[in-house]
Amino acid sequence: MAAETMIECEGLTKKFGSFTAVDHVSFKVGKGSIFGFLGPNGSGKSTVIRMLCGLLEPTEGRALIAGFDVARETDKIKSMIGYMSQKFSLYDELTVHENLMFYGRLYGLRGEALARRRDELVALTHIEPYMNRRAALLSGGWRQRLAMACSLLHQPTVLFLDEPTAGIDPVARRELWDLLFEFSSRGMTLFVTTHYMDEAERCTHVGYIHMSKLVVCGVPDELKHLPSVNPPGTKRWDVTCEHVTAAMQALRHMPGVRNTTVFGQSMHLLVDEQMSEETVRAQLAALGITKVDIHPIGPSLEDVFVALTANRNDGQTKEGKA
Ligand SMILES: Nc1ncnc2c1ncn2[C@@H]1O[C@H](COP(=O)(O)OP(=O)(O)OP(=O)(O)O)[C@@H](O)[C@H]1O
Repeated sequence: MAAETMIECEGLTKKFGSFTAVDHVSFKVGKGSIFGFLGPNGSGKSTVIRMLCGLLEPTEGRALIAGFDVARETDKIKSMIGYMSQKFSLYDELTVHENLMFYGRLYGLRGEALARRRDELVALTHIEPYMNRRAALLSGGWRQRLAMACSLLHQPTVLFLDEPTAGIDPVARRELWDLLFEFSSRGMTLFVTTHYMDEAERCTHVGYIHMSKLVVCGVPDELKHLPSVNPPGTKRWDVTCEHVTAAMQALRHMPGVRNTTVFGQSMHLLVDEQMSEETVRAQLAALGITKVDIHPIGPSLEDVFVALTANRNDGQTKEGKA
């Protein structure tokens, strides 16, 4: 049975003057999902979140949380959602404990109820050892945990996190994600923006927005099997070699090479099925690159986003020409 829909957008649009920051975006997120929302800088992610949280009025379309219209039933959704923005306002001069108590009171908690909720969140986020530390002195990862705890004080069932792992180290990132999985296992619905593809791969559902428009939305594994991502008569290789950028420049215009994308020390090539590894090796050898490792791969989510964005742009170009 499909999960109950917790977040829904229908033709959600935001214009700032003549500029359209979010253009007819529609998607649904089920209860307990971890929905990863990706897109380049300025593509409209935060604007979507701010509309979903009732902080910004849509110009057109609508957004619903648990069936309530966020623009018209703001009071109903307030208690249901938590929002951790990119710059969540922790009070640097206050300790972890004082920040929790401050936010708890702000949400109307008092006495026993406040103490109980604080203890639950301390246990959930494992922040106990830092309770008396001033927020200013916390590392990035612990700061984000405190911000998460503060945004959960009123027991929301939907949590919006705008780049919660930006600027924190890989270990802290992984630990924060473990925490998000714990939240989701308790039935919480999470809506997370990120620029990290490895984080996207861990989400139950992902959406990709490019230039204000939603390019694709779905379950990562299903998206990787889309025919438009795996055109008939093609295969995908991971090619690892030295001077990968120069190598890519040399390969991208070779007949049979349809697409090239650099991934750190390697590149992903989408090539014609009949292309041989030897042709690639010969091309690279001509550049003096002889240590080359080639192996077949399936598409990553980044490949999916690259392919679908390119298809959309091609479509627009063709439409423009017609
Ligand atoms: N209040 C505003 N007034 C005018 N333009 C705005 C406003 N808020 C956002 N924008 C513009 O809308 C576009 C989308 O911004 P948004 O912050 O939603 O992008 P984003 O995808 O979250 O980017 P990032 O990944 O950098 O956080 C940007 O071009 C931004 O400059």
